[in-house]
Amino acid sequence: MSGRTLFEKVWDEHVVRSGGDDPDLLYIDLHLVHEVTSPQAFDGLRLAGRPVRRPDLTLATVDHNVPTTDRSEPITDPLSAKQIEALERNCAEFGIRLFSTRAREQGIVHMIGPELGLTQPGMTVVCGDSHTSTHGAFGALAFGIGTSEVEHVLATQTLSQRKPKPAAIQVDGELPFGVSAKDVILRVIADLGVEGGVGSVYEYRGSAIEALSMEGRMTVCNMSIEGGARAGMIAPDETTFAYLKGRPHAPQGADWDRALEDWRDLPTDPDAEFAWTHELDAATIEPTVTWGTTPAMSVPVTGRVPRPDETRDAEQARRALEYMGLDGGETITEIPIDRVFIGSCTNARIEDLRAAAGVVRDRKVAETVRAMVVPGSTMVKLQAESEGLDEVFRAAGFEWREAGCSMCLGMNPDILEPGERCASTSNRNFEGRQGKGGRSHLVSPVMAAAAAIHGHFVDVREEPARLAENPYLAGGGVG
Ligand SMILES: CC(C)[C@H](C(=O)O)[C@@H](O)C(=O)O
Ligand code: SF4
Repeated sequence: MSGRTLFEKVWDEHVVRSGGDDPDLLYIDLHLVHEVTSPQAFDGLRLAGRPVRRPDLTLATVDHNVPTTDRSEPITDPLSAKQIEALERNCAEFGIRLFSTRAREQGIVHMIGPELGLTQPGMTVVCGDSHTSTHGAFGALAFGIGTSEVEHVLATQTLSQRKPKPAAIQVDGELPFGVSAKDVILRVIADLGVEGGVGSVYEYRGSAIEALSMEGRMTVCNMSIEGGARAGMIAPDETTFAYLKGRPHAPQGADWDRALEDWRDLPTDPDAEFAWTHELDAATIEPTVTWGTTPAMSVPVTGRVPRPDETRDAEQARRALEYMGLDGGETITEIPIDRVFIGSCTNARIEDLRAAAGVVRDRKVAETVRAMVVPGSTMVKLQAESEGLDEVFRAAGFEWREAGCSMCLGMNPDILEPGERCASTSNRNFEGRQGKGGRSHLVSPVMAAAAAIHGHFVDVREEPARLAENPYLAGGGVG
């Protein structure tokens, strides 16, 4: 038998019933739940009179709807309040652990699994949320599911799935100074398109990926879905194990040693075959800015916004430019911005905030800009505060908020006004994503921080002192 990829090993290990040409039935190790995609699933269980099969493998948090202002205030938006109350009721009724608005462990669903050590190599992880791919950074097979599948997993702890194909995204070489994980994944998506990964699970490999911190790896895997892939994975290694060791739900003592032995068998075998491979030289990646309404519409910060006839799909580009209020041809660094959002499950981990704070320290947000930092989880917020990062941001004029999805999507009070232009560390720039008529440019945390200070996009590589004094950016390790 020839060797197997990381993806195939995890898949094979979880097949409860092989489907032949039909989907396989997979066992699910960890099921994460949030307020938006779960209410009907719980209703379905109630109707059928079924319990949750493994409440101990199920964990819920509130993130999409929660306001990011003072948590001691009641939630004023009736729909948000209703969804959060519904999740509280459902979790109480079905015996599921929930981190609600005031819990120390509350945060964006893709932040808390890793933070608590619940997300581990070799696991299957699902959630009714497309960015579940984030957890693949640990060598887990993690993907988003629909609400009817949420109900199925709640009821049976299994899921019926058609097997995708493993594809290799090979990124070799060293990331240049000032280039971060966000730039890597924006480049991958620019190269392969938003549908390049359809039917595939991406395995990110190569020396540039190995050099990333866990935070950087999560940023890369997070956006796999924006490239159309079913999931994204990175082989577990010493960086992974060091991150996990000692976390509340990581194995301890002899269990840790046994787990390590298993985890070390997971990486793709040397003679395994991928369905296809995309090769990328890390040295050619630059700080990147999206100019359009898909994450694939991006250029290096040194570039220009393309004119429609310079793109692969002129009609699509024309529409995107119109929505974005751009003509085509502008140099990226000329584009003024109104808002800056540092947040989301893509880029609101502690290293992202440290890197952004390094750029911001002792400076002021441009007068024309309203900027906010929304930590991805309450634990990140507390950690950042213990390091004084909140003060750095506040002193510069940033708003410092409570944890949640916030302005990543317009489901809570944090939204763009029509026509407002935002430098955002999040992962989606569709029309209306951050508020009706809002214009989103996706960038890395340091690029967003620099844009806040200058009032327009700037090449962070022109701020070498800012980056040099920032150990978290060395080698492009973060965000
Ligand atoms: C609300 C939820 C279903 C959605 C997703 O699945 O991704 C959201 O998290 C998003 O990022 O658009
Ligand atoms: S932060 Fe954004 S991308 Fe992530 S789960 Fe929330 S809404 Fe989705």
